[in-house]
Amino acid sequence: MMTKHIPQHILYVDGVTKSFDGFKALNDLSFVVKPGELRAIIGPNGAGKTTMMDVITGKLKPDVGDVFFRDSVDLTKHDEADIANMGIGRKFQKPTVIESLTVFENLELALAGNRGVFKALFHKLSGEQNRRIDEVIELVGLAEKRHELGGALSHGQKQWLEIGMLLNQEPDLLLVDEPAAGMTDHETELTAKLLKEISGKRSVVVVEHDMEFIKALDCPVTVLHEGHVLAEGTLEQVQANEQVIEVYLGR
Ligand SMILES: Nc1ncnc2c1ncn2[C@@H]1O[C@H](COP(=O)(O)OP(=O)(O)OP(=O)(O)O)[C@@H](O)[C@H]1O
Repeated sequence: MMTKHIPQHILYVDGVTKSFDGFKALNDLSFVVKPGELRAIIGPNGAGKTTMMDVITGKLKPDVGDVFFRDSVDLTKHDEADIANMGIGRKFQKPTVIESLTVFENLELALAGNRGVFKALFHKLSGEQNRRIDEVIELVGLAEKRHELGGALSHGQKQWLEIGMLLNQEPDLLLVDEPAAGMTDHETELTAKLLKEISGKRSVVVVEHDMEFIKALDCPVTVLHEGHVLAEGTLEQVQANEQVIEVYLGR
């Protein structure tokens, strides 16, 4: 059996700058994510978090700097579709679950990738594909909802289904944008548990504002400010950092 080469870094961002009309949304941004790592990215409004995700996923090209995936793939040379196919999944804040399809059908569709809705729903799944969907349904805690329509799910359940849809594509790196926004405390807690569970086999980078949620993730935190890494460490360490306090509380 062929063993998959384990890279040193899943993501390697080095000296990335991205300007909009002379304003540097990213300013010499550097950070790395290791295989299996769970990482939280925080930062005040306008710190560059969305721009950073856009650069990683190929939506934007950096003006300067390197972005490598699995050590050797230069992401700045690829477009969004290529990058998604290579194994970088991005979960946007707003869920895009199809409300008129069941939980199972949504996952079936995601498994089909770009084969098209019609083909996906009328194509008979192989035993292997069925097993994969069952595994994902179980993992995201929707086993009892498998035949319910997407539209009947709570906000939190929709977010979990969407994470499941991304997992179907077996990404090596999952980027998750503010998953806890709009969730109840209980849903927030379950989401932290889910993200902890799915990292390890893959790397997960979470952009979030909710400190309770970050605390529950219990993982290394990177603080962005003005397009640059201001601090990195445990949540306790960055919360005790003078510069971080200044940026969050003003002087
Ligand atoms: N397409 C664009 N054109 C001009 N300015 C932009 C563009 N995209 C982002 N910016 C600016 O770049 C800065 C960083 O924006 P970005 O959205 O990356 O921050 P953020 O950390 O995601 O903020 P938030 O927490 O509010 O989502 C902001 O000042 C924003 O106004």
